[in-house]
Amino acid sequence: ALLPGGLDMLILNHIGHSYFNYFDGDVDHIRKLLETNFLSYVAMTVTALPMLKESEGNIVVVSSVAGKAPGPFAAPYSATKFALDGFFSSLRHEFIIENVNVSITLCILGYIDTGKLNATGARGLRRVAPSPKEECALEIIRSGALRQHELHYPPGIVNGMLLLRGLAPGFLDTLIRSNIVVENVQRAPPPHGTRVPPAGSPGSGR
Ligand SMILES: NC(=O)C1=CN([C@@H]2O[C@H](COP(=O)(O)OP(=O)(O)OC[C@H]3O[C@@H](n4cnc5c(N)ncnc54)[C@H](OP(=O)(O)O)[C@@H]3O)[C@@H](O)[C@H]2O)C=CC1
Ligand SMILES: CC(C)CCC[C@@H](C)[C@H]1CC[C@H]2[C@@H]3C(=O)C=C4C[C@@H](O)CC[C@]4(C)[C@H]3CC[C@]12C
Repeated sequence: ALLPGGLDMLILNHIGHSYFNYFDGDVDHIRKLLETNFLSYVAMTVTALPMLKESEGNIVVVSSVAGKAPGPFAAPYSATKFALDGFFSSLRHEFIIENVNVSITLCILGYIDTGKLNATGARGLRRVAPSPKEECALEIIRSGALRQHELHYPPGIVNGMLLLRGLAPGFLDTLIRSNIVVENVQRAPPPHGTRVPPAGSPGSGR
């Protein structure tokens, strides 16, 4: 049944927790992350579509540069973000072919100042200035309302990366790796609930 007030915009933004480290071989983590980061987006789109057709509304999918040009230590996350591009960019074609007037906006975000990256243990990132979350949120809503196919935010860094990826992909990969301090990434993170060795102890990677 349709909601009485209707629905104008569906913003798909949530993500499950992942790690910033070498892929640890945990296939079940990938399966669960795909469920949270990808399949739930598809399910919510299917459920909301009748209402969005009614309002000629907008679908906004929040992704990352890791969903266009992956860096190391984010294999599970990157896989879920690439899946979003494949699915929603294909679906957009179908909407245009069938004259379904529901827009799809894929947001390619760089590093945003949410304080989450440190919490995830991404100490390996060299100082890349984070962009403000308030401006980011406004750009996400605006790009959806303007029915743009993609949002690149911050524009300078993201457009630069995507342009370089087209012209010289090998050079972009080198540039991405040079922005990561491999020494600060500890191999084999302990399982959940296990204590992390204190900073300064052998192998703690400081
Ligand atoms: N921060 C950044 O630098 C970047 C972020 N992005 C993208 O921006 C978006 C937002 O990221 P950010 O705010 O940093 O992420 P956070 O990890 O801070 O927030 C994720 C949110 O998703 C919610 N969530 C997790 N699991 C579920 C679930 N199963 N059902 C419903 N809600 C759930 C969490 O709720 P709760 O806390 O209650 O669990 C939390 O509010 C993501 O799509 C991310 O990929 C892209 C590039 C860079
Ligand atoms: C070269 C630089 C200019 C830009 C490189 C930036 C790269 C390395 C940045 C940009 C987006 C970042 C990822 C992100 O979006 C969110 C998460 C989710 C979290 O659960 C685990 C960490 C992870 C994967 C971040 C890892 C680092 C990423 C790939």
